[in-house]
Amino acid sequence: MNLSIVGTGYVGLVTGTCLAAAGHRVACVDVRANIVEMINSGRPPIYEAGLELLLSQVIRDAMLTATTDLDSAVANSDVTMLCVGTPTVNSQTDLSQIQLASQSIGGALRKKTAYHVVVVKSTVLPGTTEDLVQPSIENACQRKLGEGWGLCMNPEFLREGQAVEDCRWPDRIVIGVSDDRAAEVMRQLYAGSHCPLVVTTPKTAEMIKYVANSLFATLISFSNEVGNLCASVPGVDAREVWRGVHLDRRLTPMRAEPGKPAEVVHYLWHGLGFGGSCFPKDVAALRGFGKRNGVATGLLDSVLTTNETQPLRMIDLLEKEMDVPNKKVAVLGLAFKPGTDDLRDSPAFPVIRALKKRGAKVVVHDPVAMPLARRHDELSGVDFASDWQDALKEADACCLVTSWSEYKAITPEHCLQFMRQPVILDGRGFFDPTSFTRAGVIWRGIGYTPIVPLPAVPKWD
Ligand SMILES: NC(=O)c1ccc[n+]([C@@H]2O[C@H](COP(=O)([O-])OP(=O)(O)OC[C@H]3O[C@@H](n4cnc5c(N)ncnc54)[C@H](O)[C@@H]3O)[C@@H](O)[C@H]2O)c1
Ligand SMILES: O=c1ccn([C@@H]2O[C@H](COP(=O)(O)OP(=O)(O)O[C@H]3O[C@H](CO)[C@@H](O)[C@H](O)[C@H]3O)[C@@H](O)[C@H]2O)c(=O)[nH]1
Repeated sequence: MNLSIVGTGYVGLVTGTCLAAAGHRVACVDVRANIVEMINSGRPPIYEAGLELLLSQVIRDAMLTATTDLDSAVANSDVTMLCVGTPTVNSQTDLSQIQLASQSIGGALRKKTAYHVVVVKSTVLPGTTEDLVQPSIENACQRKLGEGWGLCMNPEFLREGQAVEDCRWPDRIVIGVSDDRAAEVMRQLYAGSHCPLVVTTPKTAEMIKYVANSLFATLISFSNEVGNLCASVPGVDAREVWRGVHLDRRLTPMRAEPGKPAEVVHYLWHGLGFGGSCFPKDVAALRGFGKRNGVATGLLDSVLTTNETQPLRMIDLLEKEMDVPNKKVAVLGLAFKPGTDDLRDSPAFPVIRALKKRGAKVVVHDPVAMPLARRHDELSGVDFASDWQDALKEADACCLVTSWSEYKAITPEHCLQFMRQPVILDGRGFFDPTSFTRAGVIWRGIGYTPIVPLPAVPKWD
């Protein structure tokens, strides 16, 4: 099938690349000429694990091209996917990118006679596809929905850092369709997928996306509240508590083969709270939607409040150890999670803001997000380290914010060797508290307060 993708950011580029790898011919459209140029040369403008290799393959095989020419991309395709941004501003979704892009797609459809399906992949509140996208296209193309074109709402569930895998192996595909003809085209598009296809109305598809994100955000805030409770009881490690809870078969389906251990769900761990471009904005948008519809959303309010205060727990831990003014504090990890360079709503920012406000000298490091970080307004006045060793040098404390696997190389010995004061604030339950504490490092974590002094190591000989 020939596809055009409008908006070539995290979702558009990954979706376009994976669909091209699945055998579709894809034209990626963006208003930013610089990223179009990068894509055409096989270089992704974003960091996403596994994307560069797949993109270079589909570019080499001429299955994907990028362009700023939306008209010709729409004219030469059967399906157009709308993947532009939908930021939340003051609990309201800013739909300006959706509106503009819909008008442009409608304008292109005006000159087209062959049947075409427009697919909304961006996350939009219930009603947006039918009340905004549809009339915008109808006005621009001068044809009603069903007169040579169909509409579909097809939410995206990929996670950054695992986006290529999620896109190629989704758990389910949800399509909210305007009519049977559009549904048939979508079935053909996803014919190679081996997962359940949920066919529903556009409004229900829109709601499914917000409910999925809000459910996970709610569970993470709950996990963080539990982590905070565990930390108030020295010796109780929230990681162990969660393992004990997760093994319930309602959360972790047991393996069929007897005798094989269950794989514990690898989600819902406590830490610095959720960040990224989706959970904070989507929960806030659903809460705003509820308020406008006169529906109380007390639970969602609490989810956001817990999330806002969670990064500051790291500062509380630090202040218990030292007077912060003029201390050098290393912040390891800036991306909102490992595997991506995305800095949007990263918990690193409230931590850094609070450190700067208290007069700390902040030095930051991230394995992939440094180029974006250097241009970030909030990071003016901080020092950028070349690697984690450089960040730890002469530091009075180190805040572990993002659980990049390369930070696993940090040992207690490194802390003792490089730091002025070996104080580790672990925001992700990342390091082993026992080995760090035994070696003489002051380890403080969210979700766990070690019993100090530690019990003696048992001797076996
Ligand atoms: N990032 C994620 O992990 C993720 C996952 C699932 C769903 N979503 C949703 O998908 C949507 C896109 O998210 P994103 O993170 O990819 O956004 P993004 O900001 O990374 O990308 C949006 C792109 O659209 C381009 N654009 C804007 N207006 C355009 C126009 N008129 N014509 C052509 N291009 C245009 C921008 O230049 C930008 O490159 C949002 O609604 C988001 O909520 C995001
Ligand atoms: O147990 C957990 C899991 C995640 N997080 C945090 O939650 C945030 C989001 O993580 P994750 O869900 O892995 O990444 P996203 O890329 O934001 O993906 C979410 O948002 C996307 C955009 O809507 C959806 O498509 C995905 O299904 C949804 O998981 C990150 O800050 C994580 O550190 C936790 O604190 N604890």
